[in-house]
This record gives sequence, structure tokens and C-alpha cells, in this order.
Amino acid sequence: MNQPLRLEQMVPVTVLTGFLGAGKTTLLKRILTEHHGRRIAVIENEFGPESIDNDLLVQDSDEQIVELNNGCVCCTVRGDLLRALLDLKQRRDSGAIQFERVIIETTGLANPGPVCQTFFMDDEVAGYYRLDAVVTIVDAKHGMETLDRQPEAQKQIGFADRILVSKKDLVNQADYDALRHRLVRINPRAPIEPVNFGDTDLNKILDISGFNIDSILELDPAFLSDTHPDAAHDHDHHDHGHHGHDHHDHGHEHHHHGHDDDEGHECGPNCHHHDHAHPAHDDEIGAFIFRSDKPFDPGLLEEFLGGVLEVYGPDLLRYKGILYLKGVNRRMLFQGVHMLMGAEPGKPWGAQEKKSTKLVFIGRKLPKEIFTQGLEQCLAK
Ligand SMILES: Nc1nc2c(ncn2[C@@H]2O[C@H](COP(=O)(O)OP(=O)(O)OP(=O)(O)O)[C@@H](O)[C@H]2O)c(=O)[nH]1
Repeated sequence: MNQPLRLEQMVPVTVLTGFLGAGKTTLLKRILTEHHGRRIAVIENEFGPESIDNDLLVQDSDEQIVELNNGCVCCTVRGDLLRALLDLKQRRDSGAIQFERVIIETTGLANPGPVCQTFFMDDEVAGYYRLDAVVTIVDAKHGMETLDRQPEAQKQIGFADRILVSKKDLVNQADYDALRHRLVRINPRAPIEPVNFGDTDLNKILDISGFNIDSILELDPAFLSDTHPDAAHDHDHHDHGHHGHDHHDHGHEHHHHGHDDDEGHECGPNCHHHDHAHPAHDDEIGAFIFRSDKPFDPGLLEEFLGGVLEVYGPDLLRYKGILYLKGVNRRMLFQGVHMLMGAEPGKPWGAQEKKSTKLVFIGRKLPKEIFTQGLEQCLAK
């Protein structure tokens, strides 16, 4: 195995996902034709009638396009994705091609989970590429209906580090607000912005470290509890002293127990429909937050998480946050996808800083009580 690169040397990867016809290709084309001076390798699948026009894309640009044929990235070609990434690595290392980042465009029907997991499961990929963020595009016109009908669409929202809403020009403000509200409920963690025909500030979607860094801090608890009373969960605020020996956790260590994506889906036809009223939405995918100013007992926490992931891993799309661990003088950055979890040391706690844990869990019908009560049991006595 090669020596892993340091985080900042790793090649950032953006996973671009979104509903069928939401505007992924429009955005990608825009990115690849803009003069932004970034060299981007693109991996995409060839699914769907609106497959990207490679000739156009590679024209007078440095981009490298790798196409994955044969259906969705999610269900059939994770092996291909792995090979494509390793192939790009090999060509880059040999000097045959140059690029600084990778964008993977998934099909409109893909569950981004397995795509993300690729970056944790293979040592060579995990040591070379850094999953930067999942960017999800939602179509303002058809988004509501798609969310109603397609669980995969909810997952795409659940996984997102950034949500871009396309086609705002086709709806009125009230419809846009209703959609936005629903998106916040499903995923309160991801900032949401409109995008007009792919016109977006690249800095908002590339190199945002949505996956690796403590972006949970972006969560505004007040906003959260406003829009989703169930989402926030507060605990007593009580600071505990602790001593300073460092607890080094695994940088890229993950647990995997198979059946991470146990509910196959069919790559069906496009789903574009007319408007209709949307009263209550009982979305399967939702989020909750756990906070505490008390430190965790690391052993208890590990045991609890191991157990709870065995049971709920398939339903847990994303979980991440900052851990305040007893006996550890720095924050631990914790994150996971389904049953793969990892933790890495973050910044040391400042002398005056109030230490606390913030975790967000996003998943399908998660039993919030089981999680929050279990986590509370893991707090150091
Ligand atoms: N009105 C409007 N149309 C848009 C906007 N963005 C994209 N479109 C149109 O929506 C259609 C679908 O866009 P694509 O970029 O092909 O969507 P996609 O997500 O790549 O589609 P699939 O590959 O089928 O999943 C195209 O006709 C675009 O021109 C927008 O902001 N406003």
C-alpha cells in the first residue's frame, strides 16, 4: 500500500447528484467551460437520454472525462468507479494527465451513499482522494413531486453538503419557499441556494470540505428549532474539567459490515410532473441533533456506536460532528456514512473555550430517542 497523502495533498472530489433532469449536466457544462483555471477530471455515467457531450466538454480545456457506462453509479458500477479513480490516479502520477480535483456526476436515480463509501473502503483511493462534498441539485419545479415519489431523491438531500435549487425561474416565491422549507427539514445541515441554469460561484461548491471538516458548526440551532421543532435536542449545560492526555483515534479506520445499501432500485423513466398541492409531507428522511457540554466516555461511546450502527447503519445516511471526549485535549471530528465511520483529531480545545459535542444524524426513520438516550448513557459520570 502506498504511503497515504496528507489531507491537504489529497485530490478533492465533489459528488454532484440530483434528481433526474434537475440540472446537473447544465451545471457541469458551465463549470467546465468557465475560465476558472482549475483542472478538473470528471467521472460520469452514461445513463439517461441527456448524456453529456464529451466532445464539447473536452474542447480546448484540460478536463479529463471518464465515462462509466452500464447504468447507475450507485448500484452497478461501484467497482467501475473504483477502477476509474485508480486509473486517474495512475495517469496523474505518471504525468500523463494533470488535474487538481475530480467531479463525479451521478445519475438522477443514484443513491449517493455507495459512491461516498468508495472513498472510505479502498485504502488506495482513501489515501489519495478526499471526498470534499456532496452537492445536490433539486429542481424547483418538480422537486416536491419527486420527493414525494422517490425515496432516492430524499437520500440525495440527506447526503448533501450543499443544495442547489434549479429552475427557480419556473415557480413562484411561495412554491420555492415551501420546497426550501421541506429541504431544511430533511437536511438542516446543508446550505441551500438557487442556481439559475448552472450559474453558480464555484467557491460555493468546490473545496468546501463538507465531508471532512466540522461543517456542523454552520448549523444555526435557532433556525433549526424554528423550522423543525423535532430536530434540535439540547442537554444540560454543564462543563466538566478533564486532564490532557491525548487520545489518538484512527485516521481512516472504518467498520464495514456489508449490506450498506440493501434496497435496490430500478433505473426507471424520468419523473417530471405537473404541479399539485402539497399538504403535509411525511418524509422518510429526517435529521436530529445531539448536543452536550458533558464529555463522552470514549469506551462507552465506541461500544454504543458500534451497536447502534449494526442495527441502524443501513438507515443512517450521514452522521457527523464534533466530539468532546473525556481525557482528550482536542476535539475529535467524527463522521460516517451508513456503517462506515471514522474519527480524526481536530483542533485542540482553547483554554477559554467551552467544550461541547455536536452531532447531527441524518437518516431514514431514525428512532431519535434510542440515539439520544443511548448517547446520554455514554457521557462520562
Ligand atoms: N428554466 C430552467 N431550466 C433549467 C435550469 N437549469 C437547467 N434547466 C434545464 O433543465 C433540463 C435538464 O437539465 P440537465 O442539466 O440535463 O439535467 P440533469 O440533471 O443533468 O439530467 P439527467 O442527466 O437526466 O439526470 C435542460 O433542458 C436544462 O436546460 C434553470 O435554472 N431554469
